[in-house]
Formats: sequence, structure tokens, C-alpha cells
Amino acid sequence: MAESLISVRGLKVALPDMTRKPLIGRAPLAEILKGLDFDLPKGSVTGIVGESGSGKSTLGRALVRLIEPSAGSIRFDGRDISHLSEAELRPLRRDLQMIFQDPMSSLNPRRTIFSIIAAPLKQNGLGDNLKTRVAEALQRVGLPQNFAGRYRHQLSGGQRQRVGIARALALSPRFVLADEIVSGLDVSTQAQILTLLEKLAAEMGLTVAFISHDLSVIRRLCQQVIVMREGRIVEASATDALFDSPKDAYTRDLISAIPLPEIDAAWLGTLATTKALT
Ligand SMILES: Nc1ncnc2c1ncn2[C@@H]1O[C@H](COP(=O)(O)OP(=O)(O)OP(=O)(O)O)[C@@H](O)[C@H]1O
Repeated sequence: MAESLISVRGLKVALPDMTRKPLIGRAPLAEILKGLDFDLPKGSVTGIVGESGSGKSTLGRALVRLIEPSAGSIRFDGRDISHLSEAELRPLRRDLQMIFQDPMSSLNPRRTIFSIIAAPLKQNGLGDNLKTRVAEALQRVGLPQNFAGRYRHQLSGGQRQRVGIARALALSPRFVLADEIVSGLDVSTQAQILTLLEKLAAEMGLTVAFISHDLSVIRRLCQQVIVMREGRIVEASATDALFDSPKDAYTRDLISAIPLPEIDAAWLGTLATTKALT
């Protein structure tokens, strides 16, 4: 087993429960994550799956330290990052990147693609040779160089998600959180984006946490899977083992709900024409 890049022990997250906020004073805390233990091996892609509201996004946000755990620890390459301040986190931000669900809302409509990809480079002290760096980032995700001058609305959904990936990977991070990154796309575009992510993860040695409610996607992309329900892990194992012999009844239900033929066909089609633009 490879060494862990991220090690999570007893992780709990409690957030203010806005549904129970009194007229005066603070909302009581709601415990969203209820004590999680797992490891993300270096260079692995781990799927995080579970029904809506099971805590997947909250877990993802804790992993990239957008929220602070209320208990337990998150170690990144051996260092406990659970309670680092914003200033202490700043040098680590480059290594902890996110690809968002909806590039339509995460890409600024008034900025060119060049400026969108260049922004995190500048913020992280990589402002020299910007033209070359942005050109490399576009090439990495299979977008033509003249896309640098375009705006969000001039791109298709798949192209926008390629920009989201280019922006996250421009910093050569060590960890990437991908939260439902293909859920708004048609099935063949999904397959193209996932094939691209799989290729880049392997080439760049990325450690990826891939959140999805769709087990068919997870099966193709991930080496291990974490199944969540109501803020807890119900099952975590290697992908093949999970699909061949799921231990938990909840996992069996998720697996039996997979619409396999459609995505299989799209996936095979993509493997034959990997370079096609979306
Ligand atoms: N700030 C908050 N205050 C109170 N409850 C919250 C807060 N944020 C999330 N929750 C609740 O925590 C639970 C987990 O939410 P989360 O978004 O992590 O789940 P998810 O598995 O990612 O769901 P989905 O698949 O729908 O995105 C949900 O019941 C949600 O309503």
C-alpha cells in the first residue's frame, strides 16, 4: 500500500444549523460529519459516494480546509492541518485544489479564459512566464490556444469544465478535490472529461478525491471507494472488492441502481476517440 498523502482520524464537522436559528443569538450546531477514519494513498483516486445529504461535500470542504473540523484530525503529508489559521494555510493552498461542480458559476463571466487561469498562478507567486504557463495549462486539457481570449459564455459545458481543470492543475497541486464535476454534462461529454482527468491524474501523480452520487462513474475512475450515509462511512474498500462483494446493504442498493449500459457505451466510444473536443 502506498504511503498516505491525507490521513483522516475521528473527523467531525459541526456547522451552525440555520434551520434552527433563533431570532436572537447563534444557531445551535448540527453535527454533519460524525467521526470519519480513512487514508488517501499518494497518487490514488478515491471515490466518495452516497445519497444526497450524506455529507460528501462537507467532507470535501474539510479536506481542502475550507471548513475547520470540530474534532479529530486531518494530516496532509504527515502534518496536522486541522486547525491551521488562514495565514498558515496560505502556502498549502497551492497543493490543495478544487474542481467545482458547475463551471458556469465558478468561472467569472467578465474575465477571459487567460485571466481565469492566470489568477491563481499570480496569487501563488508564479506570475512570471504567465503566457507560457497558461498555454501549457490549455494544452494539458486539450483546448486550442486561441481559447485564451474567449469568455465563459463562448464555451460549451465540456469546454468550461476543461477550463476548470486547467485552472486547478496549473498550480501542479498534490491533492485535487473533484466535487460532482460531470453531473451537469451529457453522458458522452462526461466520459471525455473523466478520461481526461484519469489521464492527467496518472501523468501528474495526483491524489484525487472524487465526489459523486454516481457509482458507475466511480467504478471506472477510482481505485478505492468510500461510501457515506448520514455523516458516517458505511463501507470503504478497493473498488473491485466493493463491486464484487459489497458488505453493506446500503452499498448493495446503490450498486443495483446503476444504469450501466448507457455510460458503458459512451465510455468505450470515448476511449476510441480520446482527443475529441467537447
Ligand atoms: N451550514 C450548514 N448548516 C446546517 N446543515 C448543513 C450545512 N451545510 C450542510 N448541511 C447539511 O449537512 C448534510 C450534508 O450536506 P452535504 O452537502 O455535505 O451532503 P452531500 O452528500 O454533499 O449532498 P449532495 O449530494 O446533495 O450534494 C445535509 O443534510 C445538509 O442539509
